[in-house]
Amino acid sequence: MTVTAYLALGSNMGDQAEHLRQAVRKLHGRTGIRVIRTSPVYETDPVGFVDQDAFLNMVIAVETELSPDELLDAALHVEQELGRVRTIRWGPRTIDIDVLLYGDEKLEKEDLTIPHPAMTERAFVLIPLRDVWVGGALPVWGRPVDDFLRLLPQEDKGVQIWGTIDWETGFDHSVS
Ligand SMILES: Nc1ncnc2c1ncn2[C@@H]1O[C@H](COP(=O)(O)OP(=O)(O)OP(=O)(O)O)[C@@H](O)[C@H]1O
Ligand SMILES: Nc1nc2c(c(=O)[nH]1)N=C(CO)CN2
Repeated sequence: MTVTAYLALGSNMGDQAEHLRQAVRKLHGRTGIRVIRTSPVYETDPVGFVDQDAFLNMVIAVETELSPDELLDAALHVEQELGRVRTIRWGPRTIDIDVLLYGDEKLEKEDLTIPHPAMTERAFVLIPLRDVWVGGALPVWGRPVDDFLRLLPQEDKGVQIWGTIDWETGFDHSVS
């Protein structure tokens, strides 16, 4: 069975665009995962632990034959490969990969919650998700992405387009 899943990527250390590009390439290279759409890259103010550098964030859509657990494992594996060291919660990271949505499934386990519980509160996720999301209402909530964006106190404040990364050829296109 093939399922469409959505992954959020974020980086705020080192060569952030390169980390995003490598992450997309590595995800696409894993058995049972194909990247089908990528959002533009956004430069975003840090949320949570604010005393850190700005992030680059993006969302990708993948087709996968993997189970949700296997998809999470693949994401964690790619994080490891890119040298992510877990230190401060919500703190700086070379790369963070969250599983936002997996088809229309709802899952609540100790190590995996789908949809990602914080996704509807984060403009740095919702704005790039809107770029790659096809269809109207989000599964589980049954409401479109814009509904959640409108509920955010500052909507898209602190989320600016950075450019696009061409993960297949390796050329980045920064607009700034
Ligand atoms: N939907 C999900 N996607 C990714 N990780 C998840 C998900 N649900 C639960 N987890 C768990 O969260 C852990 C990742 O924690 P991590 O340190 O990346 O959190 P964070 O990125 O700092 O915070 P946040 O989850 O709020 O983005 C993973 O090891 C995984 O077991
Ligand atoms: N702008 C931004 N802020 C964050 C991010 C992120 O990806 N982008 N990730 C966090 C931990 O998941 C905490 N804060």
